[in-house]
Amino acid sequence: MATVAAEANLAHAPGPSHGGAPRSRSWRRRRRARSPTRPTVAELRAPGHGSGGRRRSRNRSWQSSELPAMAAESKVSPVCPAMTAAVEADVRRSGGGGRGWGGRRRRGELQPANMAVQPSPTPYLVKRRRRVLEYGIDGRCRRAAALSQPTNDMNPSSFFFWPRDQPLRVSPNRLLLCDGGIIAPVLVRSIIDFGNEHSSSTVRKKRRSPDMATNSGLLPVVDLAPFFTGDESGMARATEAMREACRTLGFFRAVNHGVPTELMARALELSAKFFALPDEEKVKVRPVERSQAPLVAGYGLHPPHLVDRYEYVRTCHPRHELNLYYPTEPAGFREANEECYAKLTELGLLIQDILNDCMGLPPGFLKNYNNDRSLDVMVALRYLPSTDEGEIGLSEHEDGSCISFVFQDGVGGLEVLKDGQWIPAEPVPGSIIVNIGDVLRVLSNNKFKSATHRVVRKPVHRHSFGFFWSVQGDKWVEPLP
Ligand SMILES: O=C(O)CCC(=O)C(=O)O
Ligand SMILES: [Fe+2]
Repeated sequence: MATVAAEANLAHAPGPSHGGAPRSRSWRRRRRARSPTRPTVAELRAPGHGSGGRRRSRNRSWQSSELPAMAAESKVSPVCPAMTAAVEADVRRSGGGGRGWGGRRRRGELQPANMAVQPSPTPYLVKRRRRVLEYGIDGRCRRAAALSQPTNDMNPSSFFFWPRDQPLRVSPNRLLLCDGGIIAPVLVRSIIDFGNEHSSSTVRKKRRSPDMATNSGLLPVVDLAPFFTGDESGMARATEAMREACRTLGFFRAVNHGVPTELMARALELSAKFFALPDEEKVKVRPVERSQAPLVAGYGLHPPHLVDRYEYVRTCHPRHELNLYYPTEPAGFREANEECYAKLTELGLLIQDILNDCMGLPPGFLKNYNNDRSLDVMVALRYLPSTDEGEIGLSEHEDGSCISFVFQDGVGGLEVLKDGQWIPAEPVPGSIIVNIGDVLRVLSNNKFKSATHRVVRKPVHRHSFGFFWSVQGDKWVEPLP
């Protein structure tokens, strides 16, 4: 998803299933009930895992009926024919009861809500940069908005789009995002302190303070080996470590994650070879000028009006028709990319399932909800060396994804903002950095952080891969636990 998205230090109110504070009895009961039935990685990958089945039937106290009555009273407010059609189709499919939420959502009523209409520049592109995200939002919902650049100039992981000729409509508790050209209604309801963020000027001042100390602390490490060996107590420890990392920082380093170190090294090496090609070769794999396709695999460069300095090759799902533009050189680049994509998808499934437990959701809930993998995106990135003119590779931002994954070469430069200080996410060979994106931040009711991060350039080129596990389609994104 757009390169990256995170939320800056929103006030965090620990809840029963997330807080470091004493957990409720129900939280502990649920944990005890779920742990013995955690699926193995092989089970997780099997089609159909998730809904119903063994785990759910053994944990009757965890039916989705326990979830809050999410959006029960909400109404979808169509803003354009495409959205109306999408919503109506969904309502037809679901017999008016919605889908994926145990029939709790009533989506049958299609009527315009009393929404503020903001004129907005065209074309619209939802960006995750703070200044953009604040555009057109009515004071409670800062995190999504539309704006402003031709799609060819988009940040590699930005992929929420808004129709060019539609005004942005927002209401106090509802955001509308466009995902890959399909409008997705995003309901943001009762997020704790969502509208009480520090004023943006305060945040900016704090972040740009010249005497800001650099924190040398390392990212929390989560060892995923137990999920491959079936070690129950190891799985419980890793789940707890992940939950704590998501709650406090929104970033962690995954080790023993199942993506072969050799594959990551090969992909990085081949991408370095690709980026070292002459520009005239690289642009051949760029989408055609002025293409309106929201997501087309291929080469691109940082938007010229930004201080950012990077180039990228975007890969969509290997079987997806959006992979129209693919580098043929260097040999093996495509294969390495596709292998990485597949392995990262497996890792995404695993981590999503662990996060499902971390959030105290019914087994398989997130997998059922987020069951369309067609718009996950992988981006090979090369950051230019720093110069006297600047050292920002990728400006501070938060990921709009559900979950993001990064592996990198040994150069370094990725930094995570915590309490006003930038924490370097140092390269550690073989590890993968995982961070929570905006979607999970909302689903967790702000209990998980979608941290602000950036890439600072170094004197040499830096290479990395980002994989953005997204939510596709007209999914409602709203607080769950
Ligand atoms: O290249 C990196 O290390 C991070 C990239 C990133 O944050 C993004 O693409 O969203
Ligand atoms: Fe990012």
